[in-house]
Amino acid sequence: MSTDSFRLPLCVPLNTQQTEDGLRQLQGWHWDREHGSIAKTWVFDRFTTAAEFFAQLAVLAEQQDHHPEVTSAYTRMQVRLWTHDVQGISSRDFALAHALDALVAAVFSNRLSTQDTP
Ligand SMILES: C[C@H](O)[C@H](O)[C@H]1CNC2=NC(N)=NC(=O)C2=N1
Repeated sequence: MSTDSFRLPLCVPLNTQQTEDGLRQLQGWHWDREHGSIAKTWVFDRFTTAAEFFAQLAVLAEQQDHHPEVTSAYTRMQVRLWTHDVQGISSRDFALAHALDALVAAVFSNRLSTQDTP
């Protein structure tokens, strides 16, 4: 049997309508059309909290075998999601976006910055 079938992407790129619908189910995420990603920024109370968030994000990313681009600047963490395998945004990006929001709600909600906005 050919091994090629195992390399077929498990998902397809979402179209404009599907991406906009997906974003409506989320809060604080936006579509960066130029970059071709969905993105969200969190600002935490301390640098060490942001670092802890990154560590837990890494666990989720590994579980989902889906890896974001993360930009860290002191207490600010920007997460960008897109699917390299399909060169677009897919359901895998939305699955991880929901998981990250759930993580922040469950673990970090009282350690977000009250001084700063994303
Ligand atoms: C083989 C492995 O499953 C793929 O390379 C995964 C890994 N992590 C990934 N992460 C992201 N963001 N997009 C992908 O297409 C992707 N593909």
